Amino acid sequence: MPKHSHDPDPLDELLRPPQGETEEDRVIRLAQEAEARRRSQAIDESIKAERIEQKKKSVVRLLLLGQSESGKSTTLRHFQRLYIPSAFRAERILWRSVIQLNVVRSVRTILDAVSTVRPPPSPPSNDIQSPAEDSDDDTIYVPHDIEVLKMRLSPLHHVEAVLIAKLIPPSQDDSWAPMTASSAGGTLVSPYHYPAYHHRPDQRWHHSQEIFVRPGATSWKGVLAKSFPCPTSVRPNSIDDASSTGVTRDEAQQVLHACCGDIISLWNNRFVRQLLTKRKIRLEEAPGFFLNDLQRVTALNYIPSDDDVLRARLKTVGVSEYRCQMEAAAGREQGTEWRIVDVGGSRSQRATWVPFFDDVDAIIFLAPISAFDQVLTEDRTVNRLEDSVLLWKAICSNKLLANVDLVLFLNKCDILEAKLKSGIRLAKYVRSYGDRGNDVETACKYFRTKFSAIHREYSPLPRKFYGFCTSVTDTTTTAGILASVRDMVVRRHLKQSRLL
Ligand SMILES: Nc1nc2c(ncn2[C@@H]2O[C@H](COP(=O)(O)OP(=O)(O)OP(=O)(O)O)[C@@H](O)[C@H]2O)c(=O)[nH]1
Ligand SMILES: [Mg+2]
Repeated sequence: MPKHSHDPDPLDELLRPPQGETEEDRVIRLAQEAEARRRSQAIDESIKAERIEQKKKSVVRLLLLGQSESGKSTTLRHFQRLYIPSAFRAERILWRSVIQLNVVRSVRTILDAVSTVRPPPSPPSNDIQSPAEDSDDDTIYVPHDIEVLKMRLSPLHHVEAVLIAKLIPPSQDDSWAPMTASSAGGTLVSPYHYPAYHHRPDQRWHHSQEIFVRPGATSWKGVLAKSFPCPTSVRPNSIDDASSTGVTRDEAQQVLHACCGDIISLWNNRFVRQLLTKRKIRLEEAPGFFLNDLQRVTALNYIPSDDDVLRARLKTVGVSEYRCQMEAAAGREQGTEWRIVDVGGSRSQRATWVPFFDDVDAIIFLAPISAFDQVLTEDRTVNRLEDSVLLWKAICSNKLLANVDLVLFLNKCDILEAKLKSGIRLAKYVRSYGDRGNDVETACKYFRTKFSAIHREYSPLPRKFYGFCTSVTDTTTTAGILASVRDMVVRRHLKQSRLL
């Protein structure tokens, strides 16, 4: 509706002195207005001072993006390991419960595969034990010794329940839920309530469920820290550690310790290995794989090493900002505050990223190039590499990020190398790869060129391409890469601050 000139201005009306104001009231009103002005100025000045202070303190904002399981949280842990080492070290013990859960889940994956094979006929027979590549499942039976191991490992059901109860703050038990592989778009289904688990009639383990943590007021670390007296400096795997630091021997660790021999027997069993190969389950390459380190990680005095913390798997849901005040060990950047934002990478989570695009200095985008032969858990019709490429295009072309430096980590090169060496042909999945060599160097070079071309083509404004081939679980190589990224980001940040 058009505004008429005789319409009263609502502001004028508000500011006009009240009708019939006495001289005394006027003096009081003017004094109150002066006081309000003074307060408003003081607030403005304090905001200005805070901004100057922030600039002096040098706050660097870094956003970690990429699909689920691309290595975002691992990169964050790497930053913490390098630049706030004492805090990282003090928290290592808290990761023990996550690693215990990872072990239990690996066992469950094996037993789930076994449960798809017919139980042994009675009387038990060990005759047919080889689920060879071309054999029909109807003609094979689970060997009796595996059935025995399955029974002996049943206490792990309880361990899993104990661990979930331990990791979920009592007030947030609905913040942990299973994700079904079939739920396209990553919809959460039937929240996983620990008490109900105990009374489930079938007591079966559901292989598609992945435990995740949603950042909140009461983090899983906070809850766990209450159960562990957290030492500030501990040496991993030392016999004295547990006794000298007062680390408690928890129930889950005791059960895992007792089951260690049986888990090793299960993992080393020929029938199991052949079954896993037949089902194309490559456990060694799956996240949170510790079955080759069982003696060590199930020891009663086990304290996770730096490598273990980097290899542990705990899915992220939601967005969380981690503040890292560089410690002395970080060298000349000491005092710089890094705000690193870690996000959940599954498809349903991606809408939550956008509010964090504002005011960011750099983005590390992780594309796990080893996933060329895998599909998304949340949508099994989508190839994981294809999803990474689409996501990279979307990030490169985003106008809000036009002035932000994008750093690309072509990640999980170690797994890529193992896959190619095992004979899996990249060209079978990526047709444009053609007849190039099926080795990790050629493959990395190829992917680097492809991602760089997308960056060039889709960026709204020209910007430099920073691309690294990484295995972020490898402490040695990643330390160097993160140091270069840090220098580059800090340099850009300083340049931009001077321009402000
Ligand atoms: N072998 C190997 N494992 C890796 C590498 N990067 C990450 N991982 C492992 O992959 C798993 C998934 O990594 P995360 O960092 O949790 O993945 P994320 O991107 O945070 O995943 P969401 O939280 O689901 O979005 C973890 O168990 C890591 O230890 C790598 O370069 N090589
Ligand atoms: Mg994560």
